[in-house]
Order: sequence, then structure tokens, then C-alpha cells
Amino acid sequence: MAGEQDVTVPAEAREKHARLAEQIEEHRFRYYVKDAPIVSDAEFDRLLRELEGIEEEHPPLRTPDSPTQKVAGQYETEFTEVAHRERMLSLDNAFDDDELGEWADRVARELEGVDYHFLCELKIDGLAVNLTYEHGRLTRAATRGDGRTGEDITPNVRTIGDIPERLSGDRVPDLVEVRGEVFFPMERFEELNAGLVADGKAPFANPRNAAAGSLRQKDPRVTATRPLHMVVHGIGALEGFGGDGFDRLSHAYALLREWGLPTSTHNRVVDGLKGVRDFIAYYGEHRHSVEHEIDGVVVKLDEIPLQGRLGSTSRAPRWAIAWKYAPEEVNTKLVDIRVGVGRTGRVTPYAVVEPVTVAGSEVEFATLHNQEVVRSKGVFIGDTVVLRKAGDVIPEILGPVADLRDGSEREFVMPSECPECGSKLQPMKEGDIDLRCPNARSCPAQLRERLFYLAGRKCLDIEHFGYVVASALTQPVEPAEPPLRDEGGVFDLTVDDLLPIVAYVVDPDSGLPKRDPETGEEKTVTLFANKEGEPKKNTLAMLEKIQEAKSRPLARIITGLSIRHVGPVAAEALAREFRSLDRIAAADEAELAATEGVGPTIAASLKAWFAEDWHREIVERWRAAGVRMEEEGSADEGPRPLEGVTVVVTGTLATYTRDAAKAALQERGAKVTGSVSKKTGFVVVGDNPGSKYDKAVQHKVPILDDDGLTVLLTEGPDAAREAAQPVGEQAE
Ligand SMILES: NC(=O)c1ccc[n+]([C@@H]2O[C@H](COP(=O)([O-])OP(=O)(O)OC[C@H]3O[C@@H](n4cnc5c(N)ncnc54)[C@H](O)[C@@H]3O)[C@@H](O)[C@H]2O)c1
Ligand SMILES: [Zn+2]
Repeated sequence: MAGEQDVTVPAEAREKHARLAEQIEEHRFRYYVKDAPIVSDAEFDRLLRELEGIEEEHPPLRTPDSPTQKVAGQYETEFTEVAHRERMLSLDNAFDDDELGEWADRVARELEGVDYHFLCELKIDGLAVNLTYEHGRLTRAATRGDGRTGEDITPNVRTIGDIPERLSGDRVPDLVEVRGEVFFPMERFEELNAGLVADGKAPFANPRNAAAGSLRQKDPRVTATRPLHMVVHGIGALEGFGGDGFDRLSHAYALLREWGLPTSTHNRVVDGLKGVRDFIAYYGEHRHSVEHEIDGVVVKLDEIPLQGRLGSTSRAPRWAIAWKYAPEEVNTKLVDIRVGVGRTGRVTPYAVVEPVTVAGSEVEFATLHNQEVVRSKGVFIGDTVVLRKAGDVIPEILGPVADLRDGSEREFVMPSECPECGSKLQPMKEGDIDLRCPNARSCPAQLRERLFYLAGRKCLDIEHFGYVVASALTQPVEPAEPPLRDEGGVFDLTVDDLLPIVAYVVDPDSGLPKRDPETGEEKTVTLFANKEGEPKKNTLAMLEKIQEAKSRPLARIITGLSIRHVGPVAAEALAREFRSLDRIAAADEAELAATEGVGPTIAASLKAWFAEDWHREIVERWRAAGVRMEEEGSADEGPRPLEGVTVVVTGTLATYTRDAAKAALQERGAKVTGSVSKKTGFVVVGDNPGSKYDKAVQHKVPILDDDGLTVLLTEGPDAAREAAQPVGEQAE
């Protein structure tokens, strides 16, 4: 549209362009030379796009020295400059399916009537390196630089184990430039920063910077200590190879692999855009099952002669495009580090950040695990930090942007007292990093979390009893004494207990009281009473639901006791085996540990729990309130023909699920255990039984198949012994 006659560009646009170009150059310098960018890649890409937008509108601004037309830039660095034999280019990006489609259309137009394929590769988030091999020997390694000349980093690259010093195999050419990406594995990143922080050095903001910083070391001995890896993704100059060189890039990779170079195992050749889209979708889902971080997919024309027909711009080849996935890293401010107290009293620091959107959701908090993690990440309160949210994983802080510090940042100090009850924090046992609040019974935080759990989905599932209610019952503004001292009284709550309660309005994410944005004061409500001082409808409904919850299945009641390690699965196993809470309390540790699905850790935890007076008091108060203490059907026991018989069930049965088999046995009084001993009465064996079968043979325990089990259930032990497989005979 513009351009032909009137090429004048308004001063305003010109200035904006110049400002933006300068900004971009500065970011590139920080990124490529200092290995310490101050903005996220997404933010950088946005700036570059903005510049492209201005140039789109005002084409005269698109001069050859614009950042949009160049491969990064040329900078003075500590390294010797070396020329690449063939230019190293950047890539054009596609941020959505339309842009991908436009690129594919252009390829189709240019190659009309020709057969061609797309080679899909992962876009590795690292830094590009050019390796020169002469007569099979690595003679030089360089960074990309401005694409024509890069930095000589040969001694550093020689320390990378993946990169062969000598190529092996057939058809090694006189000279070849091999291009690839050097990366730093995410799982080693925390350890690297911890070491740097311990040495008083600035930590890296993310693994990509760590890769670049590690490779661009003055002293190659430092590089040698870093776990760097490489993936090859292209070839440059090629001499003395014989014939016409390679026909397909995918074939070239196969040969590079034979020579001993680290090519990717994820590449795929497809015939058309459909295949490309499938590849993009697949790795969008499986982004984190790859051995390195990826920020996208690179789609290339596989036929090398056709690549030549499409050519390149000054910046990027026309025969390739980089599809970018949504960024998982953003920069934000670390506003504060606070500590939260969990259900079991564990005190964990967490980051409060300036809200940012990443991977489609708004993030305000990030976990920091413990004080050691905070220290080893090297982050200070007030820092700009790199926040990462990978898929469904909870957000984490990777590292600080140290170059943005102004001196006002402060170190986090782990409190020595519980932020909610003031008890002195202590490790559970000596040497533990995690600190705990020892006031398990009535630390308002622990009690609140336990109540919330008790009323929640996994336990009693009490409608209208959520986090806010749990807070109000444990930390009311008024009355001074909370209505619950522990969870023992939860089924005795009355309307009169609830009506006077004035509560904070709690933010469900942080568990902290919300504040009035104007006055800064904590907001309060009468949670259970309306303006007239009468109970709200929800309050009455909740009280009713609390009463209903008393008859939930025993397993849910057990889960609701918040016994360490006793989650729904273990509670289910306990309820099935012992059928009453009293029997669980009375069982000895060995008996508990022998129960399938329980084991020694849970057994010890159960014994420790029942040893506390106030825990037993909770049970007694619940019992008095009418809470179910026995499994359904235990009260009016029918005939129990299998009383005193111990059975082990193993392998996959044809006609029963494992749980159904166990339940049927237990209903008839049998004891179902997880391990075979001399005392075992029967072993029921399905397909793929494993070692329990061998044990049964060894101990000469009668072995039953599906039919044998039916006999045991319907006709009793004597008949079943008749039906059992003769001992010592192997099953087919
Ligand atoms: N945060 C900042 O301040 C800042 C500054 C400059 C650049 N950057 C970021 O750095 C990146 C650099 O841009 P760029 O010009 O290198 O372009 P690019 O990263 O978008 O694409 C080109 C590069 O991709 C790499 N690559 C990875 N896997 C590849 C594969 N399978 N095949 C081919 N190439 C592959 C190559 O090294 C190649 O040079 C962008 O993501 C940008 O956001 C960030
Ligand atoms: Zn406490």
C-alpha cells in the first residue's frame, strides 16, 4: 500500500521506531553477551513484533540495519571472532495456525508441481553453536554471533561429552560445518544455582542462560563442570563429500548420527501440513517428556535442493519456520515471601508475586518448599524473578534477574515461630530441613486445614462447610475464644455457637484475610447470622449436613482424622480389614503392618496417633455424637463362616475384581492379608500372580483359582480345600 510516491514517515513513528530498535539491541546485548536478559523471551518477541508492525506501516523504516533484518548483532566480547564459512541464520516465527498456513502456502506456490516433504523438529531452548570438522577432526567451535562471525569457544565446546572430537564411520567429508543447540538440563538447574549462590556468585535466571553462560566461560575448566548437552539441527559448509551432497536433510541427520554426532530422536518427516499440525499438537501435550526444554517446533523443507530454490532473507531461511508454543516463563516481581502452615504443621515458605498470566492462568503465588530452597535459588524479596509454570505443575520460581537489582531487595529470613500461633518451630526429627509447628492440637492454622480437609471431598463431603467456615471456626475476630479447640467438637456445633461469630473474609488462595483496598483494613463479616441476627439459610443447611455426615462410610471417617500417611486408600484398606475404629486402635503394630495396603510406615503412624490423649478424646467425642465407628453391616453380623481363616489374593482374577473378592471374603469373616506365611489358609491366584504364588507353593498353602474362590465363599473352607490345586503342582 505505502511506498511508491509518498515515503515520508511521520516524526512520531520514526522516533518510536528508533527507541524500540535501541531497546531491542540492548536486550540482545544482555541476552547474547551477558547471558543475563532482563525481560522474558515472550516480552522480547513482543517488542520485535511491535517493531515489525511499525515497519509494515512505514516500509522506509525497514533498513538493512534494523533489528528485524539482522541475525542478533555484532558485539565486542572477550572471545576471538571467527568467520563462519556459511552464514548461520535465525528463523521466522509462526505464532498461530494462520501464520503457519501462510508459510506453507508460500512454499506450495513456489514449488508448484514438485513433490516435497516437511521435516518436523523440536525447537530446543539453548544456544546455537557451529562445529567445524576438518578431515573428521573438530577444529573449531563458535557461537552464532551476527550470523557471519561468531565467538571462538573451541576449548569450551571440547569439554562437552556429547560432542565427538573425531568423526567415525564412512564418507566423512574433508570439511563440514555442523550446527546444533547446546542446552542445560532443567533438572540440574537448581543444583547449579545452589552452588553459585554458595560461592557468592549471581545465580542464572533460567536454564537457557545457564547454557550460554556456561559455554561462554573464559576458563574452559569451569565449562567442564557444567552438565551441557547438544542436539544437532543443521549443516553449513560441506566440502569433499563426493557427489552432490545430501538430497534430504533427514538423510543427512542419519549420516551425522553414524559419524557420532548427537542428532535428535524426535524428528519426523511428514507429507503435508496435517502431519505438521499433528506433530505440533503432540509435542504441545508432551512438552515435558523430552530431555530438554523446548520452546517450539521447527518445520523445514526436507529436500535440500528445494531449500536452495526457496532461498533466504538476510535474517532467516524461507524454507523453514519456527512454531512457538505459549511461553511458560514470565518475569514478575517477587513482592514478598510468606510462610504457610499446613495440615500436618509443616511450615513452607511461598512466594507472593505481582499477578501475571502464564500458560493461560493468572499466577499470584509460587511454592518455595523450604528455607533451604529459598536460599539456594538466590532470590531476594523485591527481586524481579523468572516464574515458570509448566503444564499443570504448580508455578515455581527459577531464579532472579540480578541485573535489575537496585539495592532495596532483602533476604528472606525463616521465622522461628509459627506465624499463626507463635509456637517455636522445630524440625520433626533431627536433621530435617522442614520445620513444623509443634502445636498440632490447636494451632489455628493446622486445625483450620484439618477441618477443611475433614469437611472436604475426600472425607465427609459436607456442603456449605468450606475454607471460609473452617477459618471462622478456628480464628474468629469475635468471640475471643474460638468455638472449636480441636475437631472433637465439630458434630456438637449448634446455631448458638455460630451466630455470634464475626470472621475475616478469607482469600481462598492464600488463606489470608482480604483487605479493603482503600483503608487497608481487614474485611470482616458475621458469617452465620443475617442482619436480623437470625441464622442464614446456608448455616442451617450446613448444620443439617454435619449431622448427616456422621453416617459416612468408616473409611471416610478414618481419613478425616488426618492421621499422617493415612489417606483415602489406606483408610479404605483399614476399614475393609478391621471393620471398626476400635479394632484398628486395638490392633498391634505388626498386625496393622501386615494388612495389605497399610505397611510399616502407616502402622507406626497409627500407633503414634492413638497414643495421644487428645486424639482418643476426639474419637470419644465423635462416638458420643453418634459418628459411625463400625463398617456397614458389622453391627448385625450375619453368619461368619470364614472367621479365623486368613486369605491372600494375588494376580488378576477372571470373575472378581480384587476389591470385590476381598470384600466378599471379609464379609464372611475372613482376614485378608498381603503376605503369605505358614498361617495363611488359602492363596487365591489369578493371572500374573508373582512371588506370592511361589511362596504359597513353598509353604504348601492351598491355592484357589476363581472357581475355588467361589467354593470357599459359598461352601466354606473344607470344600475349598478339596477344590484347591494339589500343593506343589505348578499352574500353567
Ligand atoms: N529475553 C531477551 O532479552 C531476549 C533477547 C534476544 C533474544 N531473545 C530470545 O532468543 C530467541 C532468539 O531469537 P533467535 O534470533 O535466535 O531466533 P529463534 O530462537 O526464534 O530461532 C532461531 C534459532 O533457533 C535455534 N534452534 C533450536 N532448535 C532448532 C532446530 N531444531 N532447528 C533449527 N534451529 C533451531 C537455533 O539456534 C536458531 O538460531 C528468541 O526466543 C527470543 O525471544 C530474548
Ligand atoms: Zn502454629
